[in-house]
Amino acid sequence: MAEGKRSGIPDVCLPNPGAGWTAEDKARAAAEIGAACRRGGYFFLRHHGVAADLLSAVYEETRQFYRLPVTEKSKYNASEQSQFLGYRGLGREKSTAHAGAEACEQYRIGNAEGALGMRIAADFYSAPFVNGACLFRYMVDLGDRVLSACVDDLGLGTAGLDSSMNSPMHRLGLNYYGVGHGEKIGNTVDYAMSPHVDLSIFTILAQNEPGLEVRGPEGDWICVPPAQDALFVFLGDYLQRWTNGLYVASAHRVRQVRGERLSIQYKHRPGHDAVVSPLSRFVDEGNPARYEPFDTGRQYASFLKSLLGSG
Ligand SMILES: O=C(O)CCC(=O)C(=O)O
Ligand SMILES: [Fe+2]
Repeated sequence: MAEGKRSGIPDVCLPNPGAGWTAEDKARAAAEIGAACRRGGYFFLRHHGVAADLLSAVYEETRQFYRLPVTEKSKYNASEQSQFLGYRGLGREKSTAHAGAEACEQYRIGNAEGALGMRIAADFYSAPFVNGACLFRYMVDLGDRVLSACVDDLGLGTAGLDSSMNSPMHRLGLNYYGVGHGEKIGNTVDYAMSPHVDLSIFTILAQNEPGLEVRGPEGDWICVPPAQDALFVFLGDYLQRWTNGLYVASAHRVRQVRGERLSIQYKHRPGHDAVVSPLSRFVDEGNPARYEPFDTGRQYASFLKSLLGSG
């Protein structure tokens, strides 16, 4: 595993796309990913197989969407009925760290549990993001490969975490950070998105400008540089919970921006019915369960409702 030259962030190469995964390749990637997941919970992923052209097209589509008048964007407003797919306007999402809101506009596409309220199809919310929907499918595939590497590293066997992955609620987020967004909504903090841990298995992120920071193993904030040919992967709450803290969730935040910034974040998530708690192989008398079970369907939805209202 190489270390990113500027930042000390681990660099993991997947076997070359198209070449297939030999058992040896898979074991090497699993060991490198596992080492990064135990240390800070983040790494750059190279040879990920997601075309640079597709990422560029998604950035462009995202730019176009956020240029629309608010009346247009609001047609896709996220709500409890949309399972929080869709648009979150500036100031809509409350901060978990201060009395204000997150200083960005956001959009989510992804899977729904059955039909949405008002019988709207989940596809309605993907309509402004044709390339985004295509990227989503590639990310699901990539996410499955990364999770399979984690399962191998953890020695969870062939069934792995499959029982938690029925009808998975994966999400693709498209965020827009504008200059002065924080002041516009009355924030006085020097970050645009508050420090938090994602409610996901892991998140795979691309950014067109710097801004993302992760908390390093020594507790310092580390700037994550945008990378041309790598995606940035960081662990969410669920792998930390399943492994009883052997893998560490990565706290992260976004600095105030000096220019327009876009981020694309794909969150690999379990099925709606999954309840995530420490797996028995990571718990014993000397190492009791450190985390309560978390219902990734209902508890997650009520957490989102507390941040976004019901819509
Ligand atoms: O925009 C970013 O870089 C990070 C966004 C984020 O942390 C999130 O949406 O959970
Ligand atoms: Fe996040």
